[in-house]
Amino acid sequence: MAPDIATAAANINDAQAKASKRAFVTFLAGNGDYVKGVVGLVKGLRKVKTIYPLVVAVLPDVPQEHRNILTSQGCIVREIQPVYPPENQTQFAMAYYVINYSKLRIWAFEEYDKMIYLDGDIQVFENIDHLFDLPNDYFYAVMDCFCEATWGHTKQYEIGYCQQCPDKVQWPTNFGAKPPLYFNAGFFVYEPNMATYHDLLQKLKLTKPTSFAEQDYLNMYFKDKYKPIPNIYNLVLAMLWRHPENVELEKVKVVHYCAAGSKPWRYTGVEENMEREDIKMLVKKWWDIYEDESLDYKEPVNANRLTSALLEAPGINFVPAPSAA
Ligand SMILES: O=c1ccn([C@@H]2O[C@H](COP(=O)(O)OP(=O)(O)O[C@H]3O[C@H](CO)[C@H](O)[C@H](O)[C@H]3O)[C@@H](O)[C@H]2O)c(=O)[nH]1
Ligand SMILES: O[C@H]1[C@H](O)[C@@H](O)[C@H](O)[C@@H](O)[C@H]1O
Repeated sequence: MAPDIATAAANINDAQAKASKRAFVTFLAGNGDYVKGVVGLVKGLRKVKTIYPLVVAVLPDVPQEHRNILTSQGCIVREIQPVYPPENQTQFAMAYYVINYSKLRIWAFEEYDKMIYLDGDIQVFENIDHLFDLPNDYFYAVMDCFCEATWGHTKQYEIGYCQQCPDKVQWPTNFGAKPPLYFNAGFFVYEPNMATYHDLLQKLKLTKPTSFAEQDYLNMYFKDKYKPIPNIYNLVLAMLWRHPENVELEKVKVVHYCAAGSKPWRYTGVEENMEREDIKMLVKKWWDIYEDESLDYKEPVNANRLTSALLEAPGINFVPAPSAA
């Protein structure tokens, strides 16, 4: 039997209430050019017609001018305070990544039930709203690759072991237990929650910082909740030359420009692998979105404002509607 109008209206209200508690979220630090990445990202999300907003968690050092650019592009700007590992331990983490511990603040955005975090150097080429419907209580992310020189400090890199091809080089038994699955923290689906937030910050105080900063920490913290999702949701570019057999480029929905030299707004093509045709194509696709003015944010037309603008417009005479009585 067809639902009556009241049931249909209630369903719409439920769906709207649920949608209002979901959002994408990214992170922005400093006064450099990462703001371009975030502008590209919000335009990309608009192009794929997401129904969810993009929240930008900004550190205090993001200048007002950059915040204005983001607001004018339809982003919700939220200031967060930096998170540092304990002072005497900062030296152990890769200096460049230390600031990324601040990402932990996004667990405090509890006005949202569910969020998808994306780095500012990510682009979304197809709608991924369905990921918000994944079952709760897990941490969803894409498995990383250990083959680039940034992994040079690890045992994995030393012996050529990568979880993307675990049978190629076996994990030696004398190295102890095989490392658990490891995700790239540039993209993940999670549920903000104050209890988790406080626990994350509390345990961080007792945890020695490591090279990949919050990425290593989140991997440890969510070890038992982690569920890998296909790499079409976060294509780490090095996969193209390290594990081409695991990549179906035409199916990829989300690209992460994290390989050295691949950030589109800094791209020169001179670094290793950057001359590849697939890289050039993906960099161009990013620029096409960034430069597309039709994707700039347009304020939704407010019905009241529209009516008063029309009433005030010269030469328009409204005839009062006749009373029904
Ligand atoms: O000056 C900066 C540096 C970083 N960021 C933000 O922090 C994110 C992560 O930084 P990178 O893109 O430089 O990092 P990578 O992609 O190379 O690093 C990977 O490892 C990092 C370890 O800290 C993080 O986990 C990151 O999410 C993961 O993709 C950026 O996308 C951006 O959103 C800024 O806003 N300004
Ligand atoms: O998780 C890491 C990180 O994103 C690095 O920045 C990148 O260089 C590596 O390739 C990746 O494995």
